[in-house]
Amino acid sequence: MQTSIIRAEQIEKYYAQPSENRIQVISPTDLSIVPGQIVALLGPSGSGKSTLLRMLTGLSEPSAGQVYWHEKPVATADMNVSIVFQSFALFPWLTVLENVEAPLKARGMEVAERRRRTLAILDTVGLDGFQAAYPKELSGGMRQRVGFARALVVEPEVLFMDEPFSALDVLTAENLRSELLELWQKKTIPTQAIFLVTHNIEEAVLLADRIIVLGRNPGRVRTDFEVGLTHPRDRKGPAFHQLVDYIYKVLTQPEEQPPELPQTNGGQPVRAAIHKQYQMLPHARPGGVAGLLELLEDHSGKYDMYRLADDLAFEIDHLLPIVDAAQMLGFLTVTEGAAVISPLGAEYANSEILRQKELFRESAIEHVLLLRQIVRAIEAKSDHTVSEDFFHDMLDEQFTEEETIRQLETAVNWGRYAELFDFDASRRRFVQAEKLHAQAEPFVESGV
Ligand SMILES: Nc1ncnc2c1ncn2[C@@H]1O[C@H](COP(=O)(O)OP(=O)(O)OP(=O)(O)O)[C@@H](O)[C@H]1O
Repeated sequence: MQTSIIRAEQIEKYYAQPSENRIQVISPTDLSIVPGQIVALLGPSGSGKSTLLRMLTGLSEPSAGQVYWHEKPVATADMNVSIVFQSFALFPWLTVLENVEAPLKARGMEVAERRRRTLAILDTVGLDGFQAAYPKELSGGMRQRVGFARALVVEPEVLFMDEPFSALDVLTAENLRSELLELWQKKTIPTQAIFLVTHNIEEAVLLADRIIVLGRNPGRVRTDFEVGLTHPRDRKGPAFHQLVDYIYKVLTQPEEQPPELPQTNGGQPVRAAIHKQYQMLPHARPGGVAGLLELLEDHSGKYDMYRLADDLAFEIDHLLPIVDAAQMLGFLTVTEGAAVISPLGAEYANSEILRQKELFRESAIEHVLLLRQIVRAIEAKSDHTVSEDFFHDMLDEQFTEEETIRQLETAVNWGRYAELFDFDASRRRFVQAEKLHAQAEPFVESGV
């Protein structure tokens, strides 16, 4: 077995909440980074990709478990890693040269040597002639070159990248990707391994030797495999296509039951897998679901997910919630990487708006626990209103504060569309749809 540069053993991350509970962001995970590999980490938004990256780099301490650098616990090891960030994270008041030189200065390197190293790396990444420029004078692509130069100048053994290309336009990103790959393959840089966090499935399949896909709530490894394709990889080739398709499939599969309840550390029960009663509402608007179903109907009810994202020029993160929502409501299924409309979905796509709302309403009540609970609670109360806090506290048991707020927003969105209920924002209460309108009337009258 190959020796790891970085090895994570049962690392997990959880955050304390104001209540006694805590939120599990990463469930216990083993992971190794070995020499000679580009590893890509994919996963939906909020699945903990950045959290995992931060723990592997030693920037953030795991709540439990241990990260080893050449088999020494990171706390006692001298790690040689660097990170390229999506946001470039440059010092605006320093020139290109000073920005790139900064980490060497911080390491106390002597002036002549650090100048030599900086000029050499600026040359390597195509920044020759830009030494005296300030970041604000540069395009996004050039700024990210500075980001790469600054990360590479320390000759990291492992280069970490957190969505390094996603703030760039398509062509610039493509250009930088192939330049990086060339540096790596020709061993122009002494870096031993690259760890890339990305949202972009094609980017992962294009660059990586190994791909790890995280699921969320809590973040956990769904699949981890080696990419058997040789370079240069043909984006249009069937093998490439199959792999992209496979990853789409993993990402669109409904959440499976987590294997084990993590019962570790400090005696506190870890809540991650516990309250599975709330399925996470995908943050999609009903209009998006309607649009998707109509598009599917136009394509004889079936659309390859890979082509769908491509044809719509959608990022996976924008498409997935819509597909998830339609799936949750029973309007479509995802099989073999294709979205297939169900008879109910077809009826929806072919109906007038009122009937569409009716179908949405019936499905939502049947399949979405949170909406069903809100409706029941409103019905049960004599004034037919119920406080948002009530549901906030229940959701809070399972989701982070940020996610709880998003879940409630989505529930309001769906509930309003389906005319299941309305939301009185001034009182932060769910109300019967007609109730809010009824209350508005006396106000209008008194104003006359
Ligand atoms: N300090 C914190 N306290 C509580 N929750 C946190 C904290 N930091 C992160 N989280 C939660 O951890 C989860 C994972 O966040 P993370 O940024 O690692 O995900 P990600 O997969 O990188 O997301 P994205 O793709 O959107 O960048 C999110 O639900 C986030 O809200």
